Amino acid sequence: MKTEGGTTEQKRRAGEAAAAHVEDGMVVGLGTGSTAAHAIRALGSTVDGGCEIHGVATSFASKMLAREVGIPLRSLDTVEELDLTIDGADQVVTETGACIKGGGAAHAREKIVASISSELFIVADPSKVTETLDRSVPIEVLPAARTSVTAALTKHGGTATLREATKKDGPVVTDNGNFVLDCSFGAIGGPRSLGETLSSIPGVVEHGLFTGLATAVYVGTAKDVTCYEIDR
Ligand SMILES: O=C(CO)[C@H](O)[C@H](O)COP(=O)(O)O
Repeated sequence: MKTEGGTTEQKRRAGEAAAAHVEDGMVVGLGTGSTAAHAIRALGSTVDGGCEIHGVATSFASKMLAREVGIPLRSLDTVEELDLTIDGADQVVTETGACIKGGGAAHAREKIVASISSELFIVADPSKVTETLDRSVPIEVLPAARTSVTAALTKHGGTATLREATKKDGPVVTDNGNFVLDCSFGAIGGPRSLGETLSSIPGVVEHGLFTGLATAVYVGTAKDVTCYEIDR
């Protein structure tokens, strides 16, 4: 599992601090990635201790981990709303909670789950924190639209690259059967308006700019955790 940037300890502290807010009876969105995995493991311990929760996985990877640690699951296609989602980010602005997600190509389901959750806790290590989002934005596209979307992104000032798989020849294929374009725009001054532009391109399934969704950001350090509450 990807661990680039922060240390395991920083990620574990963030994940566990967020998971500590889960209460009996909650339906919880289970994010994807190495930091969210710490929260999923902590929730498994909570279930072991008698807490009755249900999880909704955002990817095949988080579903497998949730099963391994004994969290009862509900399928995303059966839920209307969730109490809380805990998920990681590739980059996050702690003041606003705006973030770039999709390093694990799971951002389409992650955004659906986040959008129907009363609370979204982003868990991160300090290497993810920034004042301005400037990483490449993952954009899930229908395979047939990869060329037309790439051209549209160029018109909007982006430089898009088709994400290649590392242990398979050819492109990464998402859990939804689509491709991912990683698109660099340089420093992103207005993530909300860029997100609206990306959503308007035919063939785009979902992009990794998350704005107006996070209610708190947990940043783990070697010794403790800082929680930034967001007024969304
Ligand atoms: O958005 C994601 C997956 O699509 C992940 O949450 C994001 O890539 C962060 O992962 P990690 O905690 O392993 O750094």
